[in-house]
Amino acid sequence: MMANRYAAANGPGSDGMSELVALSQIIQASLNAIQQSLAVKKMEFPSLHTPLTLESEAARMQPEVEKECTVIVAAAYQLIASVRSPVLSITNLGMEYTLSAALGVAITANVPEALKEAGHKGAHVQDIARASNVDPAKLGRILRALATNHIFTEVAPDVFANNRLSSAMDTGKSVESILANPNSSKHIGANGIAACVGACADEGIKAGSYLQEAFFDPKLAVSGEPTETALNLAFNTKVTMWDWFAEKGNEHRSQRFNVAMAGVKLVSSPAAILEGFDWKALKQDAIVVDVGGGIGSQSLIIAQHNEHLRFIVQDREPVVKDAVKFWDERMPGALTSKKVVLQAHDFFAPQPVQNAAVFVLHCVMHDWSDDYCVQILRRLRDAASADTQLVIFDILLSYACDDDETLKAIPGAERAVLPKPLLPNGGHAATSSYQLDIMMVHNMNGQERTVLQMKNILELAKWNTVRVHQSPIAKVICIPA
Ligand SMILES: C[S@@+](CC[C@H](N)C(=O)[O-])C[C@H]1O[C@@H](n2cnc3c(N)ncnc32)[C@H](O)[C@@H]1O
Repeated sequence: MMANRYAAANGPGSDGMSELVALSQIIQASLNAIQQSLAVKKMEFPSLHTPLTLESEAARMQPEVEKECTVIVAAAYQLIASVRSPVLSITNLGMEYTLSAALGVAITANVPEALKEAGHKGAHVQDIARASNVDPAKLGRILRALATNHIFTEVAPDVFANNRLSSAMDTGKSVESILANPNSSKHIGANGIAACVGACADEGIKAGSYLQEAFFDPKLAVSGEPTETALNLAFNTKVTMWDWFAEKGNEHRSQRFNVAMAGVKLVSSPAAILEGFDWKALKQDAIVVDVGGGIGSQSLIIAQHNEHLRFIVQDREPVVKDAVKFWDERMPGALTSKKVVLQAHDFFAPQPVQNAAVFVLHCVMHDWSDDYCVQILRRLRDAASADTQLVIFDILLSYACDDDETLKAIPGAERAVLPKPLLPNGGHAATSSYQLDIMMVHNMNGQERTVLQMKNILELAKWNTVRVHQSPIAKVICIPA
């Protein structure tokens, strides 16, 4: 077995105090680097107390600043884990679901929108509660728990205002317009952040709470079937999450999920999707097929920066219907000119597009267990010409220790390792990738994969992995074997 340098340097016997000092020095060095970089660029780092706008995130989105912020988050969390009582840390984590539940209430009660209207002075919880007809005393406790975690600010007793984190959940709509349209999801037309958090705080925690039952059920424990999951137990359903979304009564969840997929891309620079693959090098009118493309939120960004390309966005029938409004609003005329075609297609059926320059699978592989992924990939392989490329966008997981040496053989696969004593995979700074991995198993028996796990399923479907581009949502570029 490969020697683990990380474990050797940080194992039993390493000195706790010197680690605390090392962590604080790492934080200081990263802060200095950010300060210097922003001073040169004459940019200001956004304050936690100012509402979020994408423009005001410009400083944090500078690649060198983003990198240092990752280091600070990893080090600060490791510092907390080191200094706080282990009993307190572990019990706090056990209760973390309460924050998720509280976020769900705040979103459903339209609090971020009500507080946007109240401005920086905030509003009394009696008035906030009136906007959604909930109990003010209970709502106050929800908001205080969140404010204690830097989501909302309690500016005076029982008076709350938005801060940067809470304003991220503002759909941009007025409370009046939301209340006037009770049958339409408030997430439609919004940036998707509230939709994403709302889905986690609803079907996410409900399914997650059945993970133990699924792990110890003799049949479900070893199943890769998307109908034998914790979500199936939680909602007492026998169908996949996708078919469950399509059931009557779940329209709001389905619409929210589709919008949430657009919100996911906002976790890093919007241009990140364009990096690591040369879209400009594709020929005039080359066809990009976005398979399982949702409403097409990822294709939209590629299309906006590459006028020479044509797009076919494929998904299930109900999603394609939702996609029409999305494209008409964001790129008027694209559907009528056929620059963008929306197509209902089941990716387990033969692929109808035989002249694709690129097949895109964005956050699709992670929904499925290996056997199902291989079926999807084989359909694309059967329709591919010798020149067709496949670009898989997905999270690529790393071990929480040193990487496997074999990764060196795949161009781009090696990750940037953080300085010791930080965890090589980024620790808390990377935690959402590992949280999503758990979410995939409880919702669909899917999984986030390591580079080698991804390469293996690609090989089974006769695709060669040419190179990898590491970023929060990584790209795996493949050609037919
Ligand atoms: C996680 S979402 C990703 C959506 C989109 N690629 C994105 O990143 O925004 C997975 C998508 O797969 C679609 N899907 C699920 N089963 C499908 C099937 N059998 N055929 C086609 N699409 C399917 C879902 O409707 C959903 O839009």
